[in-house]
Amino acid sequence: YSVSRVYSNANEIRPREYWDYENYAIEWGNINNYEIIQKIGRGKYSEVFTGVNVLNDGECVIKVLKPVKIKKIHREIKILKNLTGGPNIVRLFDVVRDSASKIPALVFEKVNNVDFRVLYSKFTIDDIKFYFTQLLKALDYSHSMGIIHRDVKPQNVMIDPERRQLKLIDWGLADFYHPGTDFNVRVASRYHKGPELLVNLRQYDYSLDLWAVGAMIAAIVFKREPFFKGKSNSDQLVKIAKVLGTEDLMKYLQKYNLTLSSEYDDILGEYPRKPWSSFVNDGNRYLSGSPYVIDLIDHLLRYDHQERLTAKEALNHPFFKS
Ligand SMILES: CN1CCn2c1nc1c(Br)c(Br)c(Br)c(Br)c12
Ligand code: NA
Repeated sequence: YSVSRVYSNANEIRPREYWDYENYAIEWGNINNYEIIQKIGRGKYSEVFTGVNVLNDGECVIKVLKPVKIKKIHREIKILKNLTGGPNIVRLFDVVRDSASKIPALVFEKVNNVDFRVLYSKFTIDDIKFYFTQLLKALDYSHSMGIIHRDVKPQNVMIDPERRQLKLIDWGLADFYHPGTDFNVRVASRYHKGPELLVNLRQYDYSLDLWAVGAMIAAIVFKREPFFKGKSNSDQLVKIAKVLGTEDLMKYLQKYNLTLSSEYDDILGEYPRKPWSSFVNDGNRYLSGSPYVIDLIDHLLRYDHQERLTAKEALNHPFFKS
């Protein structure tokens, strides 16, 4: 049994309509207020376009949802409405649908995003401090509002380097935290999945998002994108174990009375814990050699989700204070 160290009652202290998204009545806007300009992306659950609001000529991003359970659509919209206005959270402008097809579309503010593969390679240590402060503020706000993002990864962190603006997007996998809930472990994207998802610990919490932050910082600082690159979900845990070691993995399993599924029998050996210093090299030392950054990574990339720094604790880590 596991309960979050922080914000565990964030939903129970709010009115039922805050978290009971299944009974949330969507107020649909007018689809004719928007025109699509061009496609900018496609995901498992949506196609994304730039658009314009014909009433005020304002640019926007239009996320056309692929047919999914109506319950999931209510959840994403309710979460976006609950979080709108929060620091570094993408702003939802409108919810519309095609009257014929009934296909829903979410209309967002537009961010002049630069692809992370280009951006991260040019980051200075000050850029890392600046942008991860913004990301941690978005997560601490979301967690304080009782919501786990569950899909934190570079592709969901929009950064406009001109305006030095960061917005956390894609709340389609996000959910409301209720203590004792057995959540779905088939969430997040493989390279950023926390160990709890891979060992089937279902009573996870907000700390899942902080594993993903640790994996993002490690990838940038050690110049190894992604930091843990598994070929499958089970191989993902093997890749993590080759860094954190199998001794601490066994302790984690024992603490929560978990057993590894048989799929690990042939692929998981015994590995020593690798010191973070072993990832430092001449190419990344200007970043990885910075004071406190390795200590921050070490306190985020922990098997035991209860040991990880919370978003607020991370914001108060010496790395961001130096
Ligand atoms: C696939 N890409 C590229 C840029 N971009 C993508 N998806 C986006 C979503 Br959803 C939002 Br909301 C915003 Br805002 C931006 Br910008 C987005
Ligand atoms: Na989104």
